[in-house]
This record gives sequence, C-alpha cells and structure tokens, in this order.
Amino acid sequence: MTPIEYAPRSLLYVPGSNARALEKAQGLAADVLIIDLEDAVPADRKGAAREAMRAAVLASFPGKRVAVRVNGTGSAGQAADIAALAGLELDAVVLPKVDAVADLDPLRGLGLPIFAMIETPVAIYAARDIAADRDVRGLIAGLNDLAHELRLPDGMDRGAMSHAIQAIVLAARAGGCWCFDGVYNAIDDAAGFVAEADEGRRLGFDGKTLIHPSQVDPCNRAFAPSPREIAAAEALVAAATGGAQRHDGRMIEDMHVAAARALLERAGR
Ligand SMILES: CC(C)(COP(=O)(O)OP(=O)(O)OC[C@H]1O[C@@H](n2cnc3c(N)ncnc32)[C@H](O)[C@@H]1OP(=O)(O)O)[C@@H](O)C(=O)NCCC(=O)NCCSC(=O)C[C@H](O)C(=O)O
Ligand SMILES: [Mg+2]
Repeated sequence: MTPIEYAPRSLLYVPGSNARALEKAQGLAADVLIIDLEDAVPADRKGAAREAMRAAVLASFPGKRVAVRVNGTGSAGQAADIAALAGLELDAVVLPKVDAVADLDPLRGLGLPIFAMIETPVAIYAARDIAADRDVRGLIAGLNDLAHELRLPDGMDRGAMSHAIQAIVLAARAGGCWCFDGVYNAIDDAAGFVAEADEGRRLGFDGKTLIHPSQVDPCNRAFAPSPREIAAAEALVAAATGGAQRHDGRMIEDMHVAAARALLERAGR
C-alpha cells in the first residue's frame, strides 16, 4: 500500500461479508478498494465481515490502496469495527452518515485520513465544516441514503438532488479536500454509467464510488484527462504569455494556465 497522494479516480466498495468479492478485488484496477462493514453487510454477519476484512488486508492486497468503511458514529457496531482496524496498514477510513464534525471523533485515534460520507440533509448543511476538518481528506456523496432521506418519489433522481450534489463539491473545495461522486446502482447499464461518470467529472468531482467490477475501467477513463484534453492543455501552456490573451478563439488568463498545468500533472506529463 502507498499513501494517497493524488485524488483517486475510482473507489470500489467490496462487501466485507463477500469472500469471492474480496478475492476478486485483488485483480481489479480500482484506485482505492473500500472494504465495507456497513450497509453491504447483513446485521448477523458483521462479526464475520470484520474477521474477513482483517484477513484480506493482512494478506491479499499488496500494492493496493485500501480503505475500510466502518459503521456510523452512534451505531452499535462502530466500536468493534474500530477495534478490528488495530495494527492494519490502511490508506484511509470511510465514515458513513457524518452529520457533524463531532461524528469524526471516534476515528481520530486511528491516525488515518478520513473520507466522510455526506448522506443526509443535515450533512449537506454541515459539509463545509466537515470538509475543513484537519483529518478529513475527502467527502463522498452517499446518494442512496440522501434520496431516501429526501423522500424522493423516484429514488436516485440526480436532477432532484442537483443542489445537494453541487453543495458537496462546493464544500470540498471550500474546505480544501477531495470529493467523490455517489454510486450508480444500475450495474447492467454500461452507457448510463459512463454518462453519469462524465457528469460527475463535469460537476467537479475528483472521482466516483463504485459497486461492481464492470464500472472500474470506464470510471478510470472518465476521470482521467483524455488525449484531446492533454493536447489542448499542452498547447495552452505553450502559448501562454501571462495576463489576458486570445488563444484558440477564446480569452485565457492565469487561472486557465494553472488549470492546464494541473491537468498535465495529473496526466503525468
Ligand atoms: C451489486 C452486487 C450485489 C451484484 O452482485 P452479483 O449479481 O453477484 O454480481 P456479478 O455476478 O455480476 O459479479 C461478477 C463478478 O464480480 C464479482 N463482484 C461483484 N461485485 C463486486 C465488488 N463490489 N467487488 C469485487 N468483486 C465483485 C463477483 O463476485 C463475481 O465474481 P466471479 O465469481 O469471478 O464471477 C455486487 O456487485 C455487490 O455486492 N456490490 C457491492 C455492494 C456494496 O458494497 N454496497 C455498499 C456500498 S454502496 C453504498 O452504500 C453507497 C452509499 O452509502 C449510498 O448511500 O449511496
Ligand atoms: Mg449510504
């Protein structure tokens, strides 16, 4: 495992209770694997999932970046989840249903970067403070729970959640941390997934959370600079003279040069 230095593009949930998925995850190209102890795990299998998670982290993921999603603050299982992380080399811990900065407190002793999930109306209004917390490295949109909390008649309706989704990106940027889009539930709808991942990138997310292996490669492509973007950024940087100028039929200024340099750095140029 290596420290997370660059924003991950793809973060795949792997249920701690699914032995085959834990095995399969070893060969997948997700930037981060999130071993889940929360909603993917039935209540009567939480203990077994903790043990499987420990065994997998200790033995199965050399070279992978791995996080664990523990149960939420105030839930029955959280203390046992945190205890089960002792001695493990992890890259991050994911905390669901973070409604306030105080919800982070039980995790502070772990000394790990926290990815805080924003999944309730209360959390949307607290997201700026959560994002600014010293231990929070990223926000994750939990849109299944948010849709439920909002009582949306059509379930995962991103149009109906557009204000909340944008608020998560704004909070992350105001607080200086990364932000990751929510999951796409329709695992057999490849075109729909690509459209949603592209939309997430356009909205400003750094990457996207995933639930199925088939989503990993399309997600990595969607959140990586394309050859067209790289060529345009190289041309812009080469042409820049400082201040306002005409380039390729439009005005560019210093912030456009900074954005182009950031894109090239992300692309490894
Ligand atoms: C969604 C699934 C339940 C679908 O399962 P299934 O129909 O069994 O999948 P497939 O048969 O298509 O699987 C093909 C192979 O891939 C492996 N697999 C499947 N999913 C994963 C995975 N997530 N990680 C690793 N490997 C996976 C299968 O084992 C098959 O392997 P093979 O034997 O070689 O053919 C299932 O995909 C699943 O459980 N996904 C994760 C669900 C999850 O973690 N949910 C919780 C996180 S999402 C969430 O909570 C979001 C947030 O909180 C919110 O509120 O929105
Ligand atoms: Mg959730």
